[in-house]
Amino acid sequence: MPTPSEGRTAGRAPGTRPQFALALSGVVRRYAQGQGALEILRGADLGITHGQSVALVAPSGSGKSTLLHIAGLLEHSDAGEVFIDGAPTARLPDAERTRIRRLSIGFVYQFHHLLPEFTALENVAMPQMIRGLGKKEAEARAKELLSYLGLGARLTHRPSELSGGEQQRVAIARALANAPRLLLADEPTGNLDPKTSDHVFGAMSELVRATGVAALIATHNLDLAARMDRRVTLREGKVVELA
Ligand SMILES: Nc1ncnc2c1ncn2[C@@H]1O[C@H](COP(=O)(O)OP(=O)(O)OP(=O)(O)O)[C@@H](O)[C@H]1O
Repeated sequence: MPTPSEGRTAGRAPGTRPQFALALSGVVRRYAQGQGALEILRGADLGITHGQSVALVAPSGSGKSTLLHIAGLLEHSDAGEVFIDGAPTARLPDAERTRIRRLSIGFVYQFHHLLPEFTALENVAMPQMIRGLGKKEAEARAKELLSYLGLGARLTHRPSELSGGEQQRVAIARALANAPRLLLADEPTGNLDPKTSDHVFGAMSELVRATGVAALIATHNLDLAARMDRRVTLREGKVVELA
């Protein structure tokens, strides 16, 4: 389990890499419920090393999305710390959290959220251009990622001209376009039929391995989870390792 001291950048020898791409330490999250509070996360700890893929398999309502939102700096925890690449983030100003999120974290959701007016290539190139990369370079990387995911012949298709599985593969390419250190995916294949889901998950796993990104992927599918390096669940608000 990571401890705050393991995640801290201070005291790290110059040039050494922190052990964890993502570390959660004592994360608490509660929601108001009537007069009281519903405590969803009750001191969750989790460490994911660079290049490691972890499946989060837990019942509906147990807090998977909440955990992913906190890990992705989209939401604040009520207590505890989130270390991205060794750096604590809880007390950073919002602008800095946004910067880290843009630079270091890629997201894939159950529904792809692609821009409908743009082609597959443009959807993947855009986040890179927003980061300041030239159009030519951004499109070259987009083409490489999409080709790796078997979409080399679909570059100029708009989302409505792609199948559900293809749309989701474009979303995966987009999430990895800026070469993040961490990929967070919330039921990335939950909206697909079993065969397509299997195919898309396989393609995503291969790309995760090829890029060396650390990945935390929430899924209900145990067969898909078995392909990850580790499996964890949420029990009474804490992260518990599965066999
Ligand atoms: N903004 C909120 N306000 C109040 N309660 C919330 C809020 N967000 C989530 N919850 C509650 O927290 C619990 C965990 O929600 P979360 O979406 O993290 O679960 P989940 O494990 O991702 O579920 P599923 O697999 O169904 O998507 C749920 O009981 C939910 O009702």
